[in-house]
Amino acid sequence: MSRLRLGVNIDHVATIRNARGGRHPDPVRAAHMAAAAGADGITAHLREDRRHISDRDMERLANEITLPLNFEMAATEEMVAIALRHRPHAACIVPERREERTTEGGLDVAGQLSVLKPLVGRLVEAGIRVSMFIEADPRQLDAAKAVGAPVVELHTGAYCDAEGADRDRELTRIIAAAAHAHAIGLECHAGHGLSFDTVKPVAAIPTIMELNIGHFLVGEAIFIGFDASIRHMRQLMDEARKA
Ligand SMILES: CC(=O)[C@@H](O)[C@H](O)COP(=O)(O)O
Ligand SMILES: NCC(=O)COP(=O)(O)O
Repeated sequence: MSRLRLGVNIDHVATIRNARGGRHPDPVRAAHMAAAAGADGITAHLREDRRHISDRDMERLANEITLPLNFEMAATEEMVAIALRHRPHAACIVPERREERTTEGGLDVAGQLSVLKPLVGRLVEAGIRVSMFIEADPRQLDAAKAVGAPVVELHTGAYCDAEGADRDRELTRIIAAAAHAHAIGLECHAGHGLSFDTVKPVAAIPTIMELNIGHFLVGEAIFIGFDASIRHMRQLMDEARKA
């Protein structure tokens, strides 16, 4: 089975920094530490409201890190211009609402094909690997294919937030969606809310190629350190893949 990549999202290192408006902790330093701990990529979400990652953070990440950079962005002209300026390895198109505490759901690609198709085309033409951050829904998968995105990232928040039979139901949806993505020629990733307790069933899905994980890793770093947090997540992912 292919190696499952770990993208470490460093948004919430910036959240802690922004709490005092200073320069510590530095998200770019965290990215370098993640690389040393075995991360396969760095993910950062430049939100419209800049609540965590700043424009300067994104510029430094694009220029200073050696790992592939996955730039999470809303489908806006502002973010397309920034992506085209920095030319990250990848861009993940995510929904944004100012009043949301976190990314609450997947992007409604099916409902905005005519807007997203040219936007995706511009990023793909610039050599950026575009993914669509969507719910585990075949309709959204087909729409991602229709707009020309080669990759989808399945939102795992509902799975992580659920318990018991509800969590099992959400996992079944993710498994089916990952199979459908593969069947229609999309590379499948997953992320949002994943933790030590929830990662293994998702990591065990053979057609998922990459997990993007951040909030839990940064939070757990308070207790065991960032390096140990990432290495343990990597170990759990590898165990799941070998099972
Ligand atoms: C798109 C996604 O799931 C993550 O990047 C998430 O957006 C983390 O950032 P927030 O906690 O600001 O939503
Ligand atoms: N796209 C998901 C991501 O980058 C990390 O989400 P989270 O682990 O911070 O919830």
